[in-house]
Amino acid sequence: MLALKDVVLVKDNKTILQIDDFHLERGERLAVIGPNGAGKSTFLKVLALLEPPTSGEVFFRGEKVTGKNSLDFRRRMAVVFQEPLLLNTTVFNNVAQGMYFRGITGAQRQRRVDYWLERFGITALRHRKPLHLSGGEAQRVSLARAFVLEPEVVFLDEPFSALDFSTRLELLEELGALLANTGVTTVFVTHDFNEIPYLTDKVAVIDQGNMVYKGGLKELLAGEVTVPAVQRLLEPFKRSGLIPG
Ligand SMILES: Nc1ncnc2c1ncn2[C@@H]1O[C@H](COP(=O)(O)OP(=O)(O)OP(=O)(O)O)[C@@H](O)[C@H]1O
Repeated sequence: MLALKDVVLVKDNKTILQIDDFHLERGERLAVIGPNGAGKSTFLKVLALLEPPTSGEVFFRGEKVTGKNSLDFRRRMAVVFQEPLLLNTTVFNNVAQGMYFRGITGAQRQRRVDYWLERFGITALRHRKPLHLSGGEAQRVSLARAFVLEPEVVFLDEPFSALDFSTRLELLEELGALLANTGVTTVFVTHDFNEIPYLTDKVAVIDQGNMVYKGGLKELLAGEVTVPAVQRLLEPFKRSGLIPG
């Protein structure tokens, strides 16, 4: 579905991402974890075609991404960020927003928005403005806004880290069921190992701009990965008893 080949991203004369070879299969759900500043968000932005690399190539469904086709491809993806970034208009309009750009109008638009409002349990909020939403409600709107586009790939950049524990858990459970159900290809950036099993059993670790592991979560938590950067990342979780080990 997506691939990176010899991708390098340089900012302020510093290499912040260097990925030689990466493949994301259709229907794959991959969590991405790593320390602060490791390059997780940058990796997500490059994959979501929001940020072109300084050098190297990005492929979408086997086709090389160029200046010409990137907007087309980008419209087949959706991104949910930690901050919901809602417009100062109703919940309905916020969810409907992306469809204007994709030329989906009239009854079809109405039907799709109604469906996703219902699916995320926010139908009753359809006339509300973002200012009058809780953090969890706002993130539900943000998720509905992404899924209403029926994207081929969904990118989630720490979507729940600003939410309280029970709201986070509730959304993780709902989203996990939804992703399993739709089979949509997903990239999920998180700081917390404990969030991963709700959405997937596959994980990539990014450290200092490099992908140092991509594989099973189970193997990683079982201590089978001997890469020092992975061990460093796991250590505080294990020490505090947040993961077994
Ligand atoms: N526009 C920019 N200009 C210069 N450096 C940048 C820019 N954006 C990001 N960086 C640097 O790139 C590195 C990777 O940042 P990135 O936000 O991708 O990390 P991250 O793993 O998502 O971090 P966090 O977990 O804290 O959100 C950091 O050192 C950051 O300071």
